[in-house]
Amino acid sequence: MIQEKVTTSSPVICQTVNLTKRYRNTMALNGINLTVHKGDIYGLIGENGAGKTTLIKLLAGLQTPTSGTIQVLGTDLPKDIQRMQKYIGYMIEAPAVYTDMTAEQNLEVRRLQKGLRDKKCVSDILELVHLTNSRKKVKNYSLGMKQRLALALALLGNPELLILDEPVNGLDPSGIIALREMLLRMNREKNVTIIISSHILGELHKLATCYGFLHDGSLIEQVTAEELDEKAQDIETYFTNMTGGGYFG
Ligand SMILES: Nc1ncnc2c1ncn2[C@@H]1O[C@H](COP(=O)(O)OP(=O)(O)OP(=O)(O)O)[C@@H](O)[C@H]1O
Repeated sequence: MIQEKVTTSSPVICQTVNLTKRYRNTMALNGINLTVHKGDIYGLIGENGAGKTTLIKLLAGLQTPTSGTIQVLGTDLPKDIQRMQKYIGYMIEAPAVYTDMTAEQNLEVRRLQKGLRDKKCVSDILELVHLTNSRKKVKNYSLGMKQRLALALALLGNPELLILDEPVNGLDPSGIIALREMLLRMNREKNVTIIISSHILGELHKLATCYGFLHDGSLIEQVTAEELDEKAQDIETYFTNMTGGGYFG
């Protein structure tokens, strides 16, 4: 199928060429040509098993492709991931945290691991995710608080690229709104580029500046939010039509 080009004038921050990932007998990703520009909020959409998590893990340098190339911030992944780690923040599945510690203590451990000198970055991030006054240990956190801590860990060190796999999973409506506002603020105030996967298309629609539609391991279309608005009244109908009902059918 034809992949439509997303056209913006910002520099390319993330690009894959013919990216393929096979797990034994499963072709999880097949020839992905993805382009993300600086400042984009790139919504990755796909049905269960479409390949979103696999793609996101590859973009975060956590897996090795079967074939094809990945360039993030001008370097090759996963080869240069050590050097790039401080520029990429990710939240994929449940992060490793010390449940007997507070959020602040967990962030302090991560700050030291990342070699970040400025101690104040911990309090700044806690403020950003509204966990400043929590003396609770993480094991006593609500799901929403755990999600905010996971996001705080991903944001530590002000990454240029933030990669989030289904971050609204399990959040209640107010948690979803808080997360959305936080991501928009990061994007607008710090020009952080965000790649975000979600099943909740209506939610993605409130955030994304462009979309990649994954279906059966292929990126079937990339489109800007404006282009999508011109083409369809709503993203759910558009995606459902494009995949022959594959998403909701
Ligand atoms: N470690 C693995 N070993 C074998 N197969 C895998 C592995 N991880 C993923 N797969 C398979 O690769 C395909 C893509 O999976 P992936 O988790 O990337 O999809 P997804 O779009 O994130 O799905 P979901 O929305 O359900 O999380 C699926 O067929 C899945 O079963």
